[in-house]
Amino acid sequence: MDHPALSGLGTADPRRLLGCPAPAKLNLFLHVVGRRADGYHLLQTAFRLLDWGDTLDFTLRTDGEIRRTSDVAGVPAEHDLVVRAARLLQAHTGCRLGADIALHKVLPMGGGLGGGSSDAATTLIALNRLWDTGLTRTELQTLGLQLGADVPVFIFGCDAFAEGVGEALQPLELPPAWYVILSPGVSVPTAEIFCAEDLTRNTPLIKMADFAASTTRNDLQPVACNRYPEVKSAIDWLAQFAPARMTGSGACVFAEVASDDDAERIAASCPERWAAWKVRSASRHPLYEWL
Ligand SMILES: C[C@@](CO)(OP(=O)(O)O)[C@H](O)COP(=O)(O)OP(=O)(O)OC[C@H]1O[C@@H](n2ccc(N)nc2=O)[C@H](O)[C@@H]1O
Ligand SMILES: Nc1ncnc2c1ncn2[C@@H]1O[C@H](COP(=O)(O)OP(=O)(O)O)[C@@H](O)[C@H]1O
Repeated sequence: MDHPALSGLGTADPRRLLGCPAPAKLNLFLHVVGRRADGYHLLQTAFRLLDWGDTLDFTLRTDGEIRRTSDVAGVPAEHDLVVRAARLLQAHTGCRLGADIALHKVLPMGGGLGGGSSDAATTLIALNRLWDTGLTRTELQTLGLQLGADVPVFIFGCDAFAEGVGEALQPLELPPAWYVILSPGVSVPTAEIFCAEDLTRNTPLIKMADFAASTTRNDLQPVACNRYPEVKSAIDWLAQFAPARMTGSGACVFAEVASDDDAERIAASCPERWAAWKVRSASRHPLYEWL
């Protein structure tokens, strides 16, 4: 556990868990392979965890209240996946304890980086520990799925090949890598992309062993590019340097690059109207050992 945000963790005060990381993910590819009767789409995707994300602080309350103590622009506390995750764990376990939760948002929202889902997963993992509710990894993954299709992978805790709606997970061994990630400054609603008439929904199934960047794609990308031209411009710009692709339902786009220096140089030359980051992979979730 070498994540810098973990330095304050596990220290003396049993009523507080400070600096709990909620890492981002990339979808290295995303194929839509079908649709369920309830409208949710069946996918095949590769989740890659990143060494970059939000952090959360949890302080125990004995009155059962769940309070978010920080402001998050555009997300009222009652809608926040963090608050919803805490209430879900309370309801599921009958726990009478509560928590003050401070969320320090770093990840762009609606970026396809899974920030809200990761915040929810970290909340489930941390409160399961703070409240001593004793749920297993598998039980927390099942609970997390009620909050969103992307929540289980962060509880699973390592890079994964995913099927179903993203909840059927197998560990994926990937070499360490550097990425440049661009945010084209638009927020793409996931539901809008999945509802689009022009979405390809019948990509043939692949085997996990056959996964390679060159033979896969992101089926959501053409739909997002048609509706949000800035996404296409960002992909075209990044593709000068390395094969570039959208993550999840967008709007962020990424490219794997050869080194820290390449990532630094490319990110630094990004047009001013967009944001760019150089990010390293993280094969394990920093809280993996907590379950
Ligand atoms: C596309 C992906 C790829 O990892 O990531 P993001 O781009 O959101 O990060 C996920 O499948 C998103 O997961 P998540 O963001 O948790 O989505 P949810 O809240 O469960 O669903 C939002 C909406 O998207 C649609 N949806 C989502 C997932 C799925 N497999 N099929 C769907 O049709 C549904 O209309 C749903 O109401
Ligand atoms: N803690 C949270 N962090 C980010 N977004 C949240 C959170 N709670 C609820 N949301 C809502 O979820 C939406 C999707 O957020 P996010 O997970 O960042 O994007 P994506 O699903 O594209 O990866 C946001 O636009 C926001 O309305």
